[in-house]
Amino acid sequence: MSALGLGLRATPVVMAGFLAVTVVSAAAPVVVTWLVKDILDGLAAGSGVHETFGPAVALATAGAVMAGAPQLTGYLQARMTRATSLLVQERLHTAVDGFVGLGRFEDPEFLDRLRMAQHAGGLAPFQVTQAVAGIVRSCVLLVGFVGSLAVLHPLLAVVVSLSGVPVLWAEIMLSRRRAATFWEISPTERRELFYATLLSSVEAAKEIRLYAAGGFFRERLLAERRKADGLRELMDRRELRVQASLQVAASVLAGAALLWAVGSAARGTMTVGGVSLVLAAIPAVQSGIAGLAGETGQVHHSLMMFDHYVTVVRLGPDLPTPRCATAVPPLRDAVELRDVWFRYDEGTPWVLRGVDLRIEAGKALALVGVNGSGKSTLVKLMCRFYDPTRGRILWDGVDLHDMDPVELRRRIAATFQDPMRYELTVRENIAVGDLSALDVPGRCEEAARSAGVHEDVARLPHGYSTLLSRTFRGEDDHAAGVQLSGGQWQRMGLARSFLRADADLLILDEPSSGLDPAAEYEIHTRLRARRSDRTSVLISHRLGAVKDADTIAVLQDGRITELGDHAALMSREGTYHRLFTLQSRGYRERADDPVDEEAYATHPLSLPGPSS
Ligand SMILES: Nc1ncnc2c1ncn2[C@@H]1O[C@H](COP(=O)(O)OP(=O)(O)OP(=O)(O)O)[C@@H](O)[C@H]1O
Repeated sequence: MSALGLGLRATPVVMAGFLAVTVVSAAAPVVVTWLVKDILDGLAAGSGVHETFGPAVALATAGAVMAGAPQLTGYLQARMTRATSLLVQERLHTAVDGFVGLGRFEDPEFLDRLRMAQHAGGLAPFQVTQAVAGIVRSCVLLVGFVGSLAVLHPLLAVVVSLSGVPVLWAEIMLSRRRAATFWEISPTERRELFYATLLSSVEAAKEIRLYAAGGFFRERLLAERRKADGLRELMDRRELRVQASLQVAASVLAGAALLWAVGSAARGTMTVGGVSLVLAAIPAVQSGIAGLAGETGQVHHSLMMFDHYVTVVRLGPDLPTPRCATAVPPLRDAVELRDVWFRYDEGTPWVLRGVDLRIEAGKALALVGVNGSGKSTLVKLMCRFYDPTRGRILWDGVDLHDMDPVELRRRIAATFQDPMRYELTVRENIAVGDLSALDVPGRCEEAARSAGVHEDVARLPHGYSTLLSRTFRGEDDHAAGVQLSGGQWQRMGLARSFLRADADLLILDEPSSGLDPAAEYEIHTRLRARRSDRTSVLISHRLGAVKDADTIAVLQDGRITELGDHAALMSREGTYHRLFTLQSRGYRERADDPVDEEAYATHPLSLPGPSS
């Protein structure tokens, strides 16, 4: 019903027109058959031109309706498909956009369902409408022709009607199997799509060529395709077996009825028109039954597929959100983690193990630790991309659970390790950080200046209107896009977060890992200035860059093992001291020279970096 409702909401007039044309075109063959019978019987009884003229005109009109109907229904179908799939896309993406966290985007089963929803959602309302129209057509046809047969011989009408029961049952079974096959091949198709994207994407092209890995991925793609095709083949064979058997049975029945009709005519118990009616009615009833069965199977199949769309649209929030959310006030006191435990999935190792951490308002916290120690995970929890498995995160004493996540994120400006590379113009790329900046001249430019990328942008062919893409051309001027360097992209990510100048919490997850030492120094000087009066969390492997933080937390295997400022941690001679000494050695001419902390802090070259 919701599939039909969706179609009706998308395009009510077209849908009503489609159903009307369907009913009229379904009634036409019944009318034609009776008109033919009347004309033949009239001619056999010696009627003149006057008596047969009226039925002949009606016959010609019905023929014209039958000829024109398919074109009109084709056009109306196309309009309905476009309108419903637009509505479906809008609803599906609104629902997906409403997910608070990231968990669902990392759940293969959900991704399979989403793919099916994208595929089926757009088609199902139309398919259901089409099938319902088909059912109406078949019913009109069946009532007309079974009624006609019943007039000639009631038993014949009953036998022909009953022959439809196994056909109907078989179609429903087949449609169930078809939906199951679709579900079974969905992961395979997603993997195939993944390999196809790899083989055609500019991001992967470099490594694939360098390592000559194209053949490997192509084989994987073909293996996935063969696997899916194998399942499709099984389904096709099953359909062939069932439908061929039913077809043979239908032909035997039609042959028997034909023999009976001819015999009756020879004995004089049936007119010539009656024979013509039987000849037309038997195949029409059989095709009506097959149509009814096929359409019922189609409705059943489409509804099973549509169920994926309905499930996704009705999933609701992935993380609990409060009914009456507490407003998120500016940060006055602190963000606090209390005994936070976290793992990505049940049964996987803990990533955070009882973290207690207080980030005072207006202070800078640095998180350091080897690869995989849980630093990025910790800040992702602060943005509420996931909820702690145990423990709480408080914003001025209020649990993040009790806040509207959208409001919370308005108070946060963050740059992550790999900022997104949108294939949009420079201005749009920056404005993603705060879309209102698109309407305020100079805001994106100011953010780009702060991120130190303005001069680079000014040299681009169309400045801030330059498209950053190698795979699309500009929509207006069809000019080819350009590509930025890794460091420039990283600065674009920073510019994005700089647009949120009034955010209370600044999160920087390795914001300068792709920059050269001079650029890194310059960025860190800018960041220090920005952070000075703001609460910030900085993650960096370049310990010279975090030296000035008010508090430095060392994360090791999901636990905070050291906490304090630079001087305190150096005097502890623990992990921080070891890593800092190791990195700063790159600035000493000889290994036994004393550590030049100043030189290292202003040029925080990260060789050799910490490793896990
Ligand atoms: N989305 C995810 N799903 C499952 N496991 C994850 C996910 N992200 C990270 N992990 C796992 O969590 C652990 C911590 O990862 P995290 O990215 O937080 O470490 P990190 O300290 O930021 O590392 P790095 O210094 O390399 O950036 C790793 O073992 C990683 O495999």
